[in-house]
Amino acid sequence: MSECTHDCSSCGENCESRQQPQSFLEEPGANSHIKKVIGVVSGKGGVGKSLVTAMLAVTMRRREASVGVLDADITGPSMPQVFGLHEKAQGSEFGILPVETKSGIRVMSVNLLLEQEDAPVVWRGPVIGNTVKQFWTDVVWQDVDYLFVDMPPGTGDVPLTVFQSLPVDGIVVVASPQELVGMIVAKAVNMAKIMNIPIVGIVENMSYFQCPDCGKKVKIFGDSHVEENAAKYGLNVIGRIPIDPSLARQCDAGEVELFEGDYLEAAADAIEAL
Ligand SMILES: Nc1ncnc2c1ncn2[C@@H]1O[C@H](COP(=O)(O)OP(=O)(O)OP(=O)(O)O)[C@@H](O)[C@H]1O
Repeated sequence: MSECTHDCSSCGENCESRQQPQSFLEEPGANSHIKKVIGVVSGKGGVGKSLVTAMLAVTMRRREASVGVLDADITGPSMPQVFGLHEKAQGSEFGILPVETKSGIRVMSVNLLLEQEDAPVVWRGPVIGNTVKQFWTDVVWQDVDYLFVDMPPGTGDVPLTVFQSLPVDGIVVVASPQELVGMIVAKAVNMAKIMNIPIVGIVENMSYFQCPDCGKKVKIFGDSHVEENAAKYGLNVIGRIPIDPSLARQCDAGEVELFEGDYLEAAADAIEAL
């Protein structure tokens, strides 16, 4: 064995002084106190991940918890829109202050910092990754029970940065019925497993449509066999949300806090049990 340089990254020896693999975890700001971090992920875009993030935040807030939402979907931020936030986030000597929704949910999103809401974010990957990290380190998340992180869809650079840099306690997987039968959601689930992040469960969105006249439930995308498919990954189904025009309307109007329905109560129980 050659003389020890104490650089374990370039040495294959399994000696006593071998150090633990380097941790990439970032520290939150001195004034931040966050009890649980919950990532919300999906295999692909447009399955309702942002809607579910917002509805989970509202459900926990209705249970009197103190809730924050970190919008890590930097190039497609939708949190300010669904909560109807149009003001800009302000800075303080302690860091950037999140913007509060009507019910007191604290939100940070790139759209709360841009001069113009419709300005595109034309940034390279590393800048986007650093922005997400700064939303963790430089934002004042004071006494937050649950911080929900709305991830960009898929298994790219930003989800990787979030999983490595934030102490994520659990992830919620959002999938549409078509997606559940395919491979895309499996990739998101397997990524979390590789990163050793516990999966709280799957929320199936757009499960069915309920006829407003006769009440019949129609499975527009066919039967997803959600339980069987979730069981394949060893996961629980913790919510099912129908296609509901009033949900879409409330999101467009920035009034997600007014949604009705108890679709996410089981998901909220599972999050509380973490
Ligand atoms: N269950 C539902 N009923 C009615 N409309 C829905 C439902 N789920 C999502 N939508 C609508 O579908 C659109 C896409 O939803 P959302 O933005 O939440 O998807 P997403 O997965 O976050 O997409 P992306 O990651 O690409 O931003 C929104 O306009 C939303 O209001």
